Amino acid sequence: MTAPLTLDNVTVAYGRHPAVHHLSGVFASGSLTGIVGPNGAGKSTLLKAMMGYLPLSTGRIARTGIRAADVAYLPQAAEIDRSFPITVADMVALGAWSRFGLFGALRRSDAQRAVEALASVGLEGFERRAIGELSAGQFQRVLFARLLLQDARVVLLDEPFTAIDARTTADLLGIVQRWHGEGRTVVAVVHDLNQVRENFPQTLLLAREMIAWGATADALSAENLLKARAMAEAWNEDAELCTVGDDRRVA
Ligand SMILES: Nc1ncnc2c1ncn2[C@@H]1O[C@H](COP(=O)(O)OP(=O)(O)OP(=O)(O)O)[C@@H](O)[C@H]1O
Repeated sequence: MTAPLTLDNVTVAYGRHPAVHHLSGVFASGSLTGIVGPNGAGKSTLLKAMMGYLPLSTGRIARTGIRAADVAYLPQAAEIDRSFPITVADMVALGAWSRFGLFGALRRSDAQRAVEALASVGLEGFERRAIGELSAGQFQRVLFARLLLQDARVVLLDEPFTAIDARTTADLLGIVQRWHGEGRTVVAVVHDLNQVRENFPQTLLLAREMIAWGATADALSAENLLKARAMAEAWNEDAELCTVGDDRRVA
């Protein structure tokens, strides 16, 4: 099976402090993976590095058979500025930017798809509302509608169900399952272990270093979870980047 994203000895550091340490592995084509780990484990950092937003200190992230535009990313809600004066419809239509270009006009078919995407996340009739007026759950639905329009082969989600009620979570998990059924590769940072066990066949358990990566039941064994917790408790925030390897490539 091909792997659209391959990590080879990936280290990502802020200054000289490593947040992700010598991580290697593959996200197989069509896989649905939960990334799990304690606070500060490097989960968000890893997604940003996979998007090419952060430089690597060591190693390489290879994309195979996909272009940069084939990877969609949902940042943590806290990282999105909602004071920007934009309507729900325009926010969703932005998902099609890779087709119409930064300065191009939105095609009628994309505008129609934006309306359909909003309907499929349960927000029919919200098109003219300003994004700043929405509840956290409604806004997360809008962001999923934007991802639907983006139609990417690989979808990276950072804590998509945090601070979201049970019904919205169930609806958005339904969309994640739909993407999985369509053969897309989906990776999501998730804190709720039960959500991961019930919905994600693959898990990467991260504590700066990889603790486990594989079938969820194996990765989330009691022994691995204890190991992740012990590593988090032993973290020294002042530890410097180790000197293993100095190969710095992003493909
Ligand atoms: N912009 C930044 N500048 C400096 N250090 C950062 C920055 N962003 C994150 N870090 C540090 O990198 C480490 C990993 O952070 P990251 O946000 O990737 O963890 P996480 O696993 O996503 O945590 P959480 O579960 O709390 O969201 C932490 O020690 C954090 O303080």
